[in-house]
Amino acid sequence: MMKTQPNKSIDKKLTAAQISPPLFRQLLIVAILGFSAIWAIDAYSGIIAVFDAFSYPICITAFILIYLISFSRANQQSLHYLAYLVVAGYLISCSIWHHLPGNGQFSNSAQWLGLNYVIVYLFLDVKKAAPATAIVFVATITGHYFALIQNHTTGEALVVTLNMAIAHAIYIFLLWTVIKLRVTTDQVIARADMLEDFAYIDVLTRALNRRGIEKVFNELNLDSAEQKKNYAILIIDIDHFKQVNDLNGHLIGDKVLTSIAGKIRRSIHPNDILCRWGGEEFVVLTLNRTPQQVMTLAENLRLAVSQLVIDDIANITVSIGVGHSHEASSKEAVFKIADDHLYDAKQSGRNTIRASQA
Ligand SMILES: Nc1nc2c(ncn2[C@@H]2O[C@H](COP(=O)(O)OP(=O)(O)OP(=O)(O)O)[C@@H](O)[C@H]2O)c(=O)[nH]1
Repeated sequence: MMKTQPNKSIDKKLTAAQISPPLFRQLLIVAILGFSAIWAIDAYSGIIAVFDAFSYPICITAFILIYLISFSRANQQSLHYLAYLVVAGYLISCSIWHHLPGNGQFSNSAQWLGLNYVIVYLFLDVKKAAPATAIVFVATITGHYFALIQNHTTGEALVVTLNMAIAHAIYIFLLWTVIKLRVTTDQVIARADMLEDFAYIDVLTRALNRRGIEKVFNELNLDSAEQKKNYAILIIDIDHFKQVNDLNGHLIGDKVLTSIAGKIRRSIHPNDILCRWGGEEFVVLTLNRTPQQVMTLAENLRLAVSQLVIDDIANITVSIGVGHSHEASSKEAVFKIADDHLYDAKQSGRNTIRASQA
C-alpha cells in the first residue's frame, strides 16, 4: 500500500538484480545440460582432452549438488558464489591448460572466458562483483602468460596476453556501462515513485491529502458494491481556528495544525489512516470497528487534542462527525453523513462528537 512517509533519500547503492531460487535452479539446469552436451559431443567425437575428461563430470556433479542444496535453508548467496567458483575455475583452468605446451594450444577454450565477466554480474551484487572481476581478470591474464611463455618467446607470449587483456578489459568496461545504465534507470523509477508519493501527501502535516485517501479507498477496494467493507469516517474540524490565526498569526496557526495532526497520528491505530481533508479539517478512516469502538476512538481523539498546549495556546478543541459504511451505499454518501453530523456538532456548541444513533 502507499507509504505515508516518503523515502527521504534514494538508495544510490549499486545492487544486483535479485536471482530468485527458482531462477537460480533454472540457470543450474542450463549449466548441467550445457556441460553434459559438450562432454557428450567431445567424448563421442573422440577428441576429448584429458583435462576435460576429468573436469566435465566434476563440474556437472558440483552443479547437481548445488541444485539439490538450493532446496535446503542454505544461504543462497553462498550457493551463487559456489556456482560461480565452479564456472570461473573451470573456464580459466581449462583455457590455461590448453595453452600449456602439448595440450592442444590455442584450442577454442579461450573463447568462453568472457562468460566469467557476464556471469559474475548475474550472480553477485556489484560490490562483490567488482573485486571478483579484478581477481578473474588477473588470474586469466597471468595464468595464460605463464602457460604460453613455456613454449614461446617472451615477446610472443606478451602479444597474445596483451590482446587477451585488451579484449577482456573491453568486456568489463561494457558490462560496467550496462550495470550503470540499469542503476540509473532504477534511480529514476525510485525518484518517480517518491514524487508520486508526494502528490498524495499534505506538505504541512505529512498526513495524506484528499487524493491520498482517495487512493487508499481504491487500493483497499472500500467502495466495492460486491464486497461490502466495514469502515467508518471521522471528520475532525478544529473549533474557532480562525481565532487562533487572528490572535497568533498564520505561522503559529500552521504549528497548531501540525501538532494536532501529530497528536491524532499517535492516538490512532497503525492501520487507521489520517488525512488532511482541507484547511483545518482532518479525516480518520478506520476499518472493522464496531460503532461503539468508533465512538471510543472519536472520544479519545477529542480528549487528546483538548489536552494539547502549543506555544502557550491551550483549550484547543475539535468537533467530530462520524459516518459508517453500513449507513450508505457509497463512500460519498458516508462522507456526507459524517459531514452532516459534524455540522450538528458545531451547531450544538462544538467540542463534541455526533454520529447516527446505534
Ligand atoms: N495557519 C493556517 N490556517 C489555515 C490553513 N488552512 C486554513 N486555515 C484557516 O482556517 C480558518 C478556518 O476558519 P473557519 O472556516 O471560519 O472555521 P473556524 O474559525 O475554525 O470556525 P468553526 O469551524 O466554525 O469552529 C481560516 O481562518 C483559514 O485561514 C493553513 O494551512 N494554515
